[in-house]
Amino acid sequence: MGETEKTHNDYNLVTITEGTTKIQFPEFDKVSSDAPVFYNPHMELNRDISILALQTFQKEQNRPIAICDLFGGSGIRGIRYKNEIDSTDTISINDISETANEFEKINVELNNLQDINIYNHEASAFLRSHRGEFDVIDIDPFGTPSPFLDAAGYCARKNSLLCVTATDTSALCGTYKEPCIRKYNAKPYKSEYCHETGIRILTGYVALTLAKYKKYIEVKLSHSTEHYMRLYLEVKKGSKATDESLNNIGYISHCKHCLYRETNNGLATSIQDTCPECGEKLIHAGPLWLGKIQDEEFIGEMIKESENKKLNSKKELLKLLNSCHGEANAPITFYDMHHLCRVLKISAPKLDLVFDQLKKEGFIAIKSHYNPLAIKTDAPIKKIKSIIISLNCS
Ligand SMILES: C[S@@+](CC[C@H](N)C(=O)[O-])C[C@H]1O[C@@H](n2cnc3c(N)ncnc32)[C@H](O)[C@@H]1O
Ligand SMILES: [Zn+2]
Repeated sequence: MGETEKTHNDYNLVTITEGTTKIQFPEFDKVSSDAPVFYNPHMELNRDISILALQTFQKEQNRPIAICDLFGGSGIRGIRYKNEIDSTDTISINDISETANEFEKINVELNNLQDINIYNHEASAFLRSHRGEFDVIDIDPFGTPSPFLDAAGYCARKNSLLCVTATDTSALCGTYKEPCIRKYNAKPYKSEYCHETGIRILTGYVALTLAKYKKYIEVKLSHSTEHYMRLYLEVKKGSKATDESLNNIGYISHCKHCLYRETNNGLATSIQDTCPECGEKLIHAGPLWLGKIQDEEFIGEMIKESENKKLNSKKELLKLLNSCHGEANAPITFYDMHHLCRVLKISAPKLDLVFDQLKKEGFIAIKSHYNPLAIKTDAPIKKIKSIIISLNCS
């Protein structure tokens, strides 16, 4: 005889509150995909940001939005979306696990909600059988979203919002090259700005996947936080506009010796292999997205929207959103102050002084959410180094 199926009565239950929503799930020792139902408290910030992004998108669309929470787990996303976002239509929560489905139903009842449907399907199969039904598709899987993006590309409606989480950051950041090539068909490299490269590889892969279906993306918000990356993309339609949008695909080239870097647009473009500054070999990452990865106006609206919501992570969330807002028009990649100083073999001057001097000399100088020591600037590497050296001597 096989094992007897467990029901919720067989577990010690834990109840938590995020936003204004209560969620119950079986107690677990550590956050893991082996838990009977997955709940990760470290993702609360991610979910809080999602509430603001979806509400902002709903207000832009000015109609009730139908939402698909494709990997429901405890149901926390879909249930929070129904409970905490104004003007939602039906919410569809899907999960391949029946135990997850059981808790999703319990949690819908716990919050006295209507108009939420629970489904038990493989994610891509579910999307394909509900093509064009959703205004928002939220992809929050274990690890890589890559296997589900083709179905999302096929099924996403015109002017819909596609939200994508990736937790396989070691692949996207280039710690391991082969998994990135396998999953994202792109070559990464490890550098001080590899989290930005990772976001751009993921975005580029989504753009190329959607292009098959004459769909293209506009990035509303992207961030790399702790162990994951998250994208909010508006999906648009049209073959000509898709062709034009693919001009945003290209490569970043980097010199490890002197920290020179450059970008080249185009899928099959010719790229120099030698650093024009020092003559060492350049390494290349891509294909990846060289277009905008933050939308100033959208993020500005999200920041305003935060005043209307009860969110536990508000302080941290506002710090992150304000930083992303500031990065909207920043140059691609950044310099890490300590890394620069290690290459120069000098001690680091005060970061603010470097920012002041760059601005005084007419260059852009912007901080970044990726790293507290980041400098996003259009100043050439020689100029940045000479500023640091002169500040170090003064
Ligand atoms: C990372 S968890 C989801 C977490 C949830 N969105 C949250 O915010 O707490 C991933 C979920 O996807 C489910 N899952 C895994 N593979 C799947 C597949 N191919 N199709 C549908 N669901 C799947 C798992 O059972 C698990 O509950
Ligand atoms: Zn060089």
